[in-house]
Amino acid sequence: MTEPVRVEVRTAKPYPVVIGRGLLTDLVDTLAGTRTVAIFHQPPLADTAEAVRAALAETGIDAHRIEIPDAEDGKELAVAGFCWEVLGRIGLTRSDAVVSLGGGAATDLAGFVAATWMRGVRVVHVPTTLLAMVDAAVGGKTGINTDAGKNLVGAFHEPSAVLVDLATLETVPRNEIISGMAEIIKTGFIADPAILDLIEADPDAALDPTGSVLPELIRRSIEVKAKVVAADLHEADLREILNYGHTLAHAIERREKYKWRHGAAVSVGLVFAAELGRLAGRLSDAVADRHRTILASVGLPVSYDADAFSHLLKGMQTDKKNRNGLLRFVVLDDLAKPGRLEGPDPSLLVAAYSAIAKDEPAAAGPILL
Ligand SMILES: NC(=O)c1ccc[n+]([C@@H]2O[C@H](COP(=O)([O-])OP(=O)(O)OC[C@H]3O[C@@H](n4cnc5c(N)ncnc54)[C@H](O)[C@@H]3O)[C@@H](O)[C@H]2O)c1
Ligand SMILES: O=C(O)C(=O)C[C@@H](O)[C@H](O)[C@H](O)COP(=O)(O)O
Ligand SMILES: [Zn+2]
Repeated sequence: MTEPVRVEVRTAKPYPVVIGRGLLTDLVDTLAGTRTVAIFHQPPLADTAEAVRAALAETGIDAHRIEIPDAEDGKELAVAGFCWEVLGRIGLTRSDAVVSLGGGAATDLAGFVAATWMRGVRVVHVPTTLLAMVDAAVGGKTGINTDAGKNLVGAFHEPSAVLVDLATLETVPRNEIISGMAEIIKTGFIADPAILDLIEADPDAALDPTGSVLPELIRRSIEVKAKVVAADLHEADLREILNYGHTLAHAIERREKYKWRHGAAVSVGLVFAAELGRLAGRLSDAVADRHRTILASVGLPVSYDADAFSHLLKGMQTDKKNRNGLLRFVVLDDLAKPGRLEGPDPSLLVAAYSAIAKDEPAAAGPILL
């Protein structure tokens, strides 16, 4: 990939996703002329946030950096409340802007704060994890977790730009790179099987943030997401395909009190969805088995506690894709041929779950915590 690359997200209010290295100048250019900017960042990004704040301040912008709690602890109502309070204190108005700097938890939280402050102010996302680059920062889904479930409170609020600085990946812990790979693999199965070929050719190379494979995987994933959200921003139909594997994944995350990485839960959810497709007689053994093999090849989990099914079933009942009390899953009819499975017979769910169940509770390895 020759950098920088621009992917346009052609929704009603189009915006660019710029993929490159050292994009501080792009951020300064994007925000030129803005009076006040609030930069919400996760703790490991404090130095970067300070550099961004200083660069914006040099151009005359009243720039503030605000640290938010790390990871899913940031996607809490109390944190959103704190952010709204800060925006009030710094006098951020509708002609001003919010910047998110961090992983998907930061883009989701800052996006939600921007969506709700004064009923919507501009937000620019600077995703710094693999998962946030390929998925969370693009498409305008924002939200927080509540006792009722994962992401059940939120808003569609599109960014005015997304700046993907590949250099930030070099400090991301390996388990977070692995977690992001789950969403890339999801994208491979639903829309772009060339992604799967690239990963299978050399899983280690695919995970290397300094190599040439990962930038291509990032670009391909963003291109798919941009096309899907441009066609169906509000998830009336097509956009549901991006939720492949997430029905079970969100129930797992909730059961694990949000201590499992999102990508780890998505990985287990993808294998479950593949088993559903296979047992419903819709997906071939070869494609179903390929899920397990490719996810395991990059170090992602592919099974979950045997005892958890009834708990997870309850969690899945709050999934946003459900209609009229019926569970609805994204399943595959083939590679890049996503469909829906509505109101599956409970025996099918049990059979699919027993195909992913394991007797011992998952060991708390780095991918989970
Ligand atoms: N809105 C969407 O469309 C969408 C899509 C996918 C996922 N999500 C959400 O995204 C969240 C998961 O995002 P995530 O996987 O990025 O997790 P995360 O935001 O929790 O970040 C993971 C960890 O990486 C650290 N980190 C971030 N950037 C770093 C860097 N450059 N160097 C070192 N450490 C760094 C963070 O501080 C955190 O500890 C979930 O809440 C999920 O629901 C949203
Ligand atoms: O962008 C989408 O649409 C997705 O479903 C992408 C998912 O990877 C992401 O985890 C999203 O946050 C899930 O959305 P939700 O509507 O199920 O909360
Ligand atoms: Zn996801």
